[in-house]
Amino acid sequence: MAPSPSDDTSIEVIGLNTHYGERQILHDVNLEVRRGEIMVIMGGSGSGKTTLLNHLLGLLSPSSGTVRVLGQDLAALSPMERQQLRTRTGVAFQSGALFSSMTIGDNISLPLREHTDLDETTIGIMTRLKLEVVSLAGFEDLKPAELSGGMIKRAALARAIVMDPDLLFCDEPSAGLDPVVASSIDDLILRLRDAMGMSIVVVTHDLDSTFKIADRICVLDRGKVLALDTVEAIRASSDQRIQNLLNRRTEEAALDPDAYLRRLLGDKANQPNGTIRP
Ligand SMILES: Nc1ncnc2c1ncn2[C@@H]1O[C@H](COP(=O)(O)OP(=O)(O)OP(=O)(O)O)[C@@H](O)[C@H]1O
Repeated sequence: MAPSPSDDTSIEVIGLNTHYGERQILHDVNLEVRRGEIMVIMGGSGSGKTTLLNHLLGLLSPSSGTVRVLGQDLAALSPMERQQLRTRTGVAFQSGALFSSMTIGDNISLPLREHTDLDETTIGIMTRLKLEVVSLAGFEDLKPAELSGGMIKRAALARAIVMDPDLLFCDEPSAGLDPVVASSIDDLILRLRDAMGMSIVVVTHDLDSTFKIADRICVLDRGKVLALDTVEAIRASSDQRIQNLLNRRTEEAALDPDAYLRRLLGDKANQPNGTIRP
């Protein structure tokens, strides 16, 4: 039987170092994610957020150090144990990573079909329940191409939680969304944590989102953990590098409003009619 997570800890990263070729990317990263908390990993472009996330997902092996997820050392897992651990974690990828040829309902029920022996009626009920949780009830027969960016993110979240995971990873959940839709995704993440009690790790560039949802923030800078603390403590930090990161938004807006708008709206800013669907 898989060991249960050590009392209050969902993730433990100890002395993690990693390289791409000769180049060291993460330097002695230490991180603990407590049960039921929302940990936001933030940092500038190229600071190592995705690399750290890939380690937490077991997609990369450390040069040295330990990554424990739900009490299990990822480096020591057999393929079978790795598979079992996957069923206890959910991942909502930045792009949604939904299969375009499948309906939203089939996309969401995929993990249940792959990892359980549940009958079709039960799978249907569980899928519809999760669609309701993310406010997509009634959309199960549509294909991903028929959904807006915000709805794709919701569907990706529904698929990530369909197995009721203990731990949820969200990669840039609000990227490419307008501020109102991004805020509704934040609300959804908060609701998921409150209703389902899962631990959630969010990787994001979005400062508004970070301050809204985080219990604690891990600030990465050039592959090092610059700070790991509560929202209040990070905001009040006297470290110039943290303040630079927090003030980046206003500096960018002042320097180049068009580029800032494009970054906020992603590709939608380039749509010919300029419309943004919710
Ligand atoms: N497959 C790779 N091979 C070599 N170098 C890589 C690879 N992936 C990332 N890097 C480098 O590692 C560093 C950290 O990249 P990473 O993608 O983790 O940063 P990030 O904080 O997620 O950036 P962004 O916010 O721009 O996505 C960067 O300097 C990047 O160029």
